[in-house]
Amino acid sequence: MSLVLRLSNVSLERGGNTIVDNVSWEVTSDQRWVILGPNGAGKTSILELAAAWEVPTSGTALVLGEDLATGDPEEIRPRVGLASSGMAKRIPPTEIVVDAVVTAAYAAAERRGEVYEDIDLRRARRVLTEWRLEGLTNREVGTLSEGEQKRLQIARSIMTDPEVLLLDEPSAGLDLGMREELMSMLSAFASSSTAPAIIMVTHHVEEIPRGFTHALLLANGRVVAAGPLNETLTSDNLTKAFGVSVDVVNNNGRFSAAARPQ
Ligand SMILES: Nc1ncnc2c1ncn2[C@@H]1O[C@H](COP(=O)(O)OP(=O)(O)OP(=O)(O)O)[C@@H](O)[C@H]1O
Repeated sequence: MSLVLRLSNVSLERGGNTIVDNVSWEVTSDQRWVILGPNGAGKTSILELAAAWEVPTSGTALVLGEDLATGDPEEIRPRVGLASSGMAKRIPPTEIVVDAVVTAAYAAAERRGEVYEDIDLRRARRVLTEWRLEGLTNREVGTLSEGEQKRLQIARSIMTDPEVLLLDEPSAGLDLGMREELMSMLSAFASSSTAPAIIMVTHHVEEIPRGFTHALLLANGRVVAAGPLNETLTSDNLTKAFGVSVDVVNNNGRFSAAARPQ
């Protein structure tokens, strides 16, 4: 087990606002974290720090042992897998599915006629099979359903065998069936001893797959609670984070939350 991320009193300011406020947090390679919090809490900003796309305004951030203030982000980023709608938008809709995965190995968003190594193409096909996209390898990305698009983003983000996988709202916009299919695949992946550390942002406790181990609750850029899932996802903590009185239920490792009756 090794240290993947260490934030020590990290703050991030943008446009005169403190959007991450004195956050201290550690993630090790065997942990699978969910980051929860209301809109604007700073979840994506923390993911951007972990992906070496941002540098703290103050405090110290170590990503895979590299200090973001002094390390070369170009060396850190290939070691981090990031699946987000922002990354998805960079891939042209006419890109072929297998190319959208293999280009990750070359830090590119689209294929421009390059010839790729067989070993990379084989890995891309293997990853596509793992994420149940093997029948779609020659389709254009723009023709995929929302659920298939989400799985493609994850397949692309693990193409490079990252040491940490960052998922920004992987279930957003999915119907119940698609969400549950993705949940079961993420569960299996998170439970594998060979998987990297995982940090997943979500708005909903219902979207936490089994196999996730820890939760970071944020509000207004600050940590409300952090630690093992069962200890952290309490009604009190969620009430504090979201500012509404909620009851949280744990159904054999899957959570649900609803407003407390007045
Ligand atoms: N470039 C910027 N300049 C000023 N404020 C910004 C900038 N980028 C983000 N913010 C603000 O920082 C806060 C945190 O944003 P962030 O996207 O990290 O939150 P979030 O928890 O991921 O939100 P959501 O759940 O809505 O996606 C928000 O209030 C946002 O408006």
